[in-house]
Amino acid sequence: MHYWRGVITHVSFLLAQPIYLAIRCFVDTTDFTSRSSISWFLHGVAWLYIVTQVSIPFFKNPLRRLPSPPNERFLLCHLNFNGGKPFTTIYEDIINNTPNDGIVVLWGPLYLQCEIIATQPETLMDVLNTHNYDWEKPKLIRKSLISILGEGLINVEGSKHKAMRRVVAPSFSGRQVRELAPLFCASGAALREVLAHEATHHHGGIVEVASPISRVTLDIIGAAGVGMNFRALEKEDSKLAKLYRETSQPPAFFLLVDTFIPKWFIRRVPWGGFARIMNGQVQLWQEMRVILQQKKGRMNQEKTEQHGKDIIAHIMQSGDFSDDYLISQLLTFLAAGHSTTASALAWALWLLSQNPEIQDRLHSECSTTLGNKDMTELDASTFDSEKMPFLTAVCNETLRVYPSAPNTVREAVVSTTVGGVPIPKGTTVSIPPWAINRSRVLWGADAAEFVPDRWLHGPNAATGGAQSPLAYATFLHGPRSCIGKSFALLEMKCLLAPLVARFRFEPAYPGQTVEMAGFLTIKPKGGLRLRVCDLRNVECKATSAIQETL
Ligand code: HEM
Repeated sequence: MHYWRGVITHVSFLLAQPIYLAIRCFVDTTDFTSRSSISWFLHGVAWLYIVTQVSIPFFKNPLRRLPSPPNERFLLCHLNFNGGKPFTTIYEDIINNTPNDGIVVLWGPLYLQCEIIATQPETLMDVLNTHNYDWEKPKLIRKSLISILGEGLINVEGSKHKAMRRVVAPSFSGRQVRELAPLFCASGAALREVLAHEATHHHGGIVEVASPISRVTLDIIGAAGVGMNFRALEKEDSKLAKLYRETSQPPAFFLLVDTFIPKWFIRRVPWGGFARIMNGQVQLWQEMRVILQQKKGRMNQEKTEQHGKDIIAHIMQSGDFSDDYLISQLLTFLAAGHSTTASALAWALWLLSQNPEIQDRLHSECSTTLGNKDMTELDASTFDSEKMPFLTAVCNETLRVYPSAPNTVREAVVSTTVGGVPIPKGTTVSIPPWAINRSRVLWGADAAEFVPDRWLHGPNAATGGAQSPLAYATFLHGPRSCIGKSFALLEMKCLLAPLVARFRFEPAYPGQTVEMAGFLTIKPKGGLRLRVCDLRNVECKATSAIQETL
């Protein structure tokens, strides 16, 4: 149907102007002859433009006959066709309700441009792996990220990316990440104490858990990234943490303005918010420069093993890099690795509070394995999937139903193919981990449900029951997949296990719901308030026991 609408729209484009001129001539015959040659020339140029730039590209576009969601809005086509729904749900609806062979096409107003969505393993493989470097992040998105983070791994393309990834990858190797387990475990213990304290001091044990979680993941990435302590968990208003928060997560409005309007002009806009963010960015870079100099000084003087443990020290030991290069990497790790894991942990607690039986099973595994052990003495092997299979399954499943980065986008920088279909240069592809992870074709009828057991039983347990590992899109795949995947998974386990061993998480009130906020990463809107029941507290144990028997 959309194809025929497109055809009608474009034929109308082609005929509109000649018909208009013919009517004018018919109505007023003098008009035809009295027209100046300039007027005819301008009409001719306009018509040629429509033919060559608008209609021929549509009729030649190999995507024009591919499936599209049905509910187009006449000339607006698929622009915002699902109204006010969050974009995560829009893509989920499209993937689940548009029969397709791996590509769905969304048309922009008047069928002038289109975007494709890769929906199945074969097409995802083409975009993310086989023809990965035919696709780049759109320039405008990169521009706004570069103005905050500099040219770090997440913002560079092509050969620059290949070279940078080779430098950074060893710092995220399995062995390197496992050495960070004591840091993750100590942070888990610290977070546990903060929640215990807050639960006893807040009425009914209702605690806003998202804030301490976000603060602890910031501390972790500061320590693991550059061996620096933000002290964000201890002090909500720690200077560096505040500076980082303000500048690295500016409002979407600022990003939009920053993308389209030159910096010298933004500085002159008489709104304090802009100036604050831009000055903050300059200050953050200055702070980072100081921290880096101090680190270099310490490394030169001491040459101790300890200094080689954090990521930036590891990179520095592998070559001679400029300060700007190192600061960009560091800010990239802070940005990519802080709110993503915080989001994952917050959603895990939310899902556990909604699924008490699953929480009981997890509590039993965590309390048995951790017992009264000192968290700081544990190593990475404690959290291996053979030793803590249910913890692993809960983390995988949380990240499946709530992937921290729900959508990403690329643009074809050359003509390429996806699933055998030729794709013109300039086409945009959406890769929506949220929607792919909830695709009923890939995951079955219960795709949207939280079922950790899918990672434990059955012939495809290693891939959560899906036929292909590509169905799990949380960290993407291929040369641009998340470099911090093992880091994030181990961190999540080390933080979640001590919490579930000690507390019971319950809804703050009956029928509680949470809305989703965020664009690049998703988080519970307005924070996450849960009843945190300390199981060392007799009263709490009793209520939990009563609830279990009810
Ligand atoms: C639950 C946690 C995490 C999730 C769900 C996640 C997800 C992702 C995704 C989807 C991408 C690809 C983005 C794109 O290309 O559009 C990505 C890239 C990246 N992530 Fe993560 N991430 C997580 C944690 C981390 C951590 C902890 C770090 C570092 C400490 C990290 C560092 C990076 C970097 C540097 C890239 C860019 C890789 C490249 O382009 O070569 N991430 N992540």
